[in-house]
Amino acid sequence: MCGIVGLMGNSMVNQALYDALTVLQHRGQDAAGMMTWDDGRFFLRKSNGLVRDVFHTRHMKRLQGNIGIGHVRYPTAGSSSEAESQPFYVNSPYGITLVHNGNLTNSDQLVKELFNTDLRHINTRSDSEVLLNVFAHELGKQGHRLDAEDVFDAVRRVHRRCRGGYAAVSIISDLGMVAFRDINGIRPVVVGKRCIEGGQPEYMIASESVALDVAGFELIRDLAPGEAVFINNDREMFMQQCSESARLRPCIFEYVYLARPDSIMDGANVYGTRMRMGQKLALKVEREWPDHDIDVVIPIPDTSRTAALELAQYLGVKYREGFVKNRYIGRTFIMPGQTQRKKSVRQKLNAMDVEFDGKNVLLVDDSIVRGTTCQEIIQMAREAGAKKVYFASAAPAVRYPNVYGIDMPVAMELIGHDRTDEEVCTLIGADRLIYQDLEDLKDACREINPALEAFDCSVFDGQYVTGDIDGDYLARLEAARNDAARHGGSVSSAVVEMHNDIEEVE
Ligand SMILES: O=P(O)(O)OC[C@H]1O[C@H](OP(=O)(O)OP(=O)(O)O)[C@H](O)[C@@H]1O
Ligand SMILES: NC(=O)CC[C@H](N)C(=O)O
Ligand SMILES: [Mg+2]
Repeated sequence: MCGIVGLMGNSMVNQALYDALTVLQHRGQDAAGMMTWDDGRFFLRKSNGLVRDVFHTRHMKRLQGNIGIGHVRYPTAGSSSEAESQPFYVNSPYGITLVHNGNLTNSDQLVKELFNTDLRHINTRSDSEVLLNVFAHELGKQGHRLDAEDVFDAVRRVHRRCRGGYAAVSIISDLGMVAFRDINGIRPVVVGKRCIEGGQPEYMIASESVALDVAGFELIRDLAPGEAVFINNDREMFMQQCSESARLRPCIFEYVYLARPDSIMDGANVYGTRMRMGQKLALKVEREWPDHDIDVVIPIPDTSRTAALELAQYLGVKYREGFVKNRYIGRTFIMPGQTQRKKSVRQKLNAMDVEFDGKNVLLVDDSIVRGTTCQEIIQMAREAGAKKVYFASAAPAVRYPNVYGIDMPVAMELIGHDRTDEEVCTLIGADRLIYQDLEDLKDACREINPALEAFDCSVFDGQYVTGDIDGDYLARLEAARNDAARHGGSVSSAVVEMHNDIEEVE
């Protein structure tokens, strides 16, 4: 779940892209990058780190042009190396740059095809470089003087070749900007427009609508699954469905945790869906535990707050912010490596004894994935004097790996995998554990937008909507991406800057 953005403006886009990336920072904390296009040339800056650390004034000054794309990365393929941060670039045909959110599930096969048949070379282990090369190759088949139809034809063939989850934005040199979304619409992408008097319309494409909000763009709509949008350099916009097999199966975990609450995703405001999750969880507590003895409901900041507040209100129990969050620590779950994740829970959250001492507390989180957070938090609640510590999760038990762009590739690292709820409860040290039911989670989203008929719920039910995931695939993924395999090797620091010979500014 990286964050992607593309902007076609009337003036320099570097600052607006920077602002959009900071708003999308919650989708990726490992690396950030930006590529702009001006007068026949691309300008690139990408590196590991948060947006504020990657772009300094000297980089911003070099990122010239009225067209650009940006990325915040949370790696789900390859390594965390700077060389695999995005945007990626290929020089043929025309010069194309691309940012990608998601994960291809047939990347290995495509690498072989690209080399043996398309005569293209992939130099990293990033699936995003693969996606760019497939797109470039298909675009190259269209010949000279491309128009919107040619771009859509190329995207049509990308959909035929690529499997998995992908939302991508790309600039084609001298032609314009294109964005496309996988045929299940697993990963999100929205299109927005801004009209300034006397100027051409400006367009922004982004993972989440909050990025449009901060820049004053009006949401046009989400791209439909399989659909592509193309905006030429005269700022004419074209949209076309590029697949006959498209159907909407968005990742339900976006609503649970990944997205910001103030985003509207596939027609459902995320905040509303999280409120509904809290309501439904309250009904489950009442149903299964009518004589509960909960004194106070306490959220685990940040993401669970919305659901926890509603749950408390529906139960008629006090809601108290018993944990204070250190605002300078990022999201724990998307940090690479279990040691770092574990350490940060204590650095990030501190319990206030007054809310725990002598009380039966119900701690609420949006989800339990590896169990890192809840194990620490329950212990902290006890240390703060809680009598009983109950735990509720606004999502069902996460039992299966994700293969579409969330970094949970290894079943054994998931605390809910192959364990009953009682076993998880004992392992995390809670006095009682309540998980949301999957149907209730789906309903929580559908009540906000009834058009959301089906979802990718693979982490909860093990059903992979692309239909190409089997035991062998998961075993290979596990071997390549388990914590030990990923953090054993050294991360090379490569030179990734593009040669931009304009005046260097200090
Ligand atoms: O069971 P785990 O493996 O610990 O994962 C689940 C936890 O991770 C996330 O929090 P995170 O700190 O990433 O972000 P937040 O501040 O948005 O809640 C999520 O909200 C849960 O609290
Ligand atoms: N989280 C994502 O969307 C990751 C995109 C891509 N698979 C990468 O690893 O860079
Ligand atoms: Mg959390």
